[in-house]
Amino acid sequence: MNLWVLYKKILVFVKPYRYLVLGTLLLTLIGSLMAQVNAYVLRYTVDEVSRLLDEHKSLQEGATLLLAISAILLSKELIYALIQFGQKFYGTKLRILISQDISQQVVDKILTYKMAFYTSSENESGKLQTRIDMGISSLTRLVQNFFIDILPLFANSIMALVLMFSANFYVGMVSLCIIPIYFYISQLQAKKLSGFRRNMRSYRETKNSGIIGLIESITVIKSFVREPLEAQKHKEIQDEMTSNQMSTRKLSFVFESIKGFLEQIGVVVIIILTTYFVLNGSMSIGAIMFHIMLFNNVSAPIRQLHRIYDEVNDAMIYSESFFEVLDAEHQTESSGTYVPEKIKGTITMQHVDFRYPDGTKALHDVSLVVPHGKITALVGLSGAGKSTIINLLDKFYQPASGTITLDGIDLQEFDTEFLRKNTGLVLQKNHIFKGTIAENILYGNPQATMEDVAEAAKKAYIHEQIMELPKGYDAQASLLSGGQQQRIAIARLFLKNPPIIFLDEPTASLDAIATEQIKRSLDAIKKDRTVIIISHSISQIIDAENVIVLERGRVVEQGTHEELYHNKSVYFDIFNAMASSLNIDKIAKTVADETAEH
Ligand SMILES: Nc1ncnc2c1ncn2[C@@H]1O[C@H](COP(=O)(O)OP(=O)(O)OP(=O)(O)O)[C@@H](O)[C@H]1O
Repeated sequence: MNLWVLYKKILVFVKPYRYLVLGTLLLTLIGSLMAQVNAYVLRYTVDEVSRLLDEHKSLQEGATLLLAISAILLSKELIYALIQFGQKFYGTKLRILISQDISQQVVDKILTYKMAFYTSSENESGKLQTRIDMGISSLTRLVQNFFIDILPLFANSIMALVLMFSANFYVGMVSLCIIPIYFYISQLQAKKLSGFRRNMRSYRETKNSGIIGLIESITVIKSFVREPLEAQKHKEIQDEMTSNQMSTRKLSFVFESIKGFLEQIGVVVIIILTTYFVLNGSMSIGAIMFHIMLFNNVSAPIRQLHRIYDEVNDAMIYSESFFEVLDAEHQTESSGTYVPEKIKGTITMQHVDFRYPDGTKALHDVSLVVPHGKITALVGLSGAGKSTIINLLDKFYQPASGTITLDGIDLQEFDTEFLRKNTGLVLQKNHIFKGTIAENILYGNPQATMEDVAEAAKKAYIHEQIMELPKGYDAQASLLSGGQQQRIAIARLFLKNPPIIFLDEPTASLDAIATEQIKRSLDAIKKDRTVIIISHSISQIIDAENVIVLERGRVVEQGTHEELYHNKSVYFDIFNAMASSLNIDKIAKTVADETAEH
């Protein structure tokens, strides 16, 4: 991304605040005029003092002069402080508002993106967060740089240069000649240092994530007695970081010295030149101070140039991947317009092929029928494509070929929002949001009343347990056990009350007691709805009225449990494996012995 493109992109965010920008610029202009006052006052003071000395005037007259000058300088400082306050305040306000707008816009935007955007490798595990964070911080830093730091400094610089030229052409020329040399050195400094700075950042990230990893893995580290190894890993990063830091500092000091030396050369040349003009009578002695102060006003901002170069470079690098996220129009989810009055819930798939964006072929020529108002179980070994089918039915992804219909209408024609409002999804590990139990259940229908929430919780068999908590529905949901959280998710679904429900291994991560409790809430929610359940639990599969068996992305069998079992094919093998893993003989024997004893 080049500077012009970046400028145009930032301008879109700055435009709503153009009056704020204009106000800040005006204050900047006044501030830069005020900054030159000292040079004038000092020249006047030196000239007046030397006149008083030449004319052998009394101390009394000198005191009057001193008083007048002090009054001017103090009033100027007061006004200058007010202007600086205004300029910093409005500049910062601008930065904060723009940062807020950028953050909001990117969140609004990514929420409209397809599932593929979130699961793509370049956005995985925190990478997306880093891209967004880095983009926002470098862009807002650029706005801050421009309106708070750079602009006033450069306004001062240009103003001082103009005054120098108006005082004397040759003096102005000396200052002007120094500027390109400064530019060149600053650019060199920024170039040399940018690599170091980037390395520093990555070292810092590695160090931080290393410590987080250490805390997370402490049990394993201790049980394997790997503390020395972990300490050594950390030391290696630390050593690299230290040497990088030292090189950065060394290089900075070298450049700072070169720039300081160059500035002093400028000062010396100006003193010599001005003294020459003073001696030949074309300037007053006060001009020496005047010119040195103005020269200082010209060179001070330019001393900051390398930082500005660096930050602009950073902004160009980070904003590139940031704008890739913000402008990824092709990632926006598509939606049809079809909104039926009522959904019955018959689903069909015909010759559906599907490949994940990373190329994994997950479904091959899948054809199936899910009858409405019934429970359909998807059965298959791990990786068979069961969850993928649910992903397609929720329109999280689109099939590569073939058609999926709901009540005879192509799923693509459905309004996506409407479709999702009419389907419910319970996953193996349900998401519990930060907040209270009531808030978590209300997520299913924010308009619902507390009575509705309690009713839903009752249906999910969790109401009584909630009431036993000291804070009841106002307790933090994250404090609940896994089984209780799962029932909160089911209560959320009751509140949403969709006609179609997908259950993706809803009890897989739970213990036997929790599974039994959840089975009751699931049995309640399954009534009179189209339900697709993925489960490795024999009891849940047996309950289904329709079973679809998948193997490596293909449908291999479809029918009732009894039909498929008698087929003695894939389902027969899976079912027998599940049954034998339960050790049914021994369970039956234990139960029989217990019954005989009584
Ligand atoms: N987001 C994804 N990106 C790429 N490949 C994926 C993705 N999700 C699943 N897959 C792949 O698609 C295939 C089918 O996966 P799927 O999750 O549908 O299987 P499953 O039958 O639900 O398995 P399990 O019982 O283990 O959950 C697998 O090969 C899997 O690795």
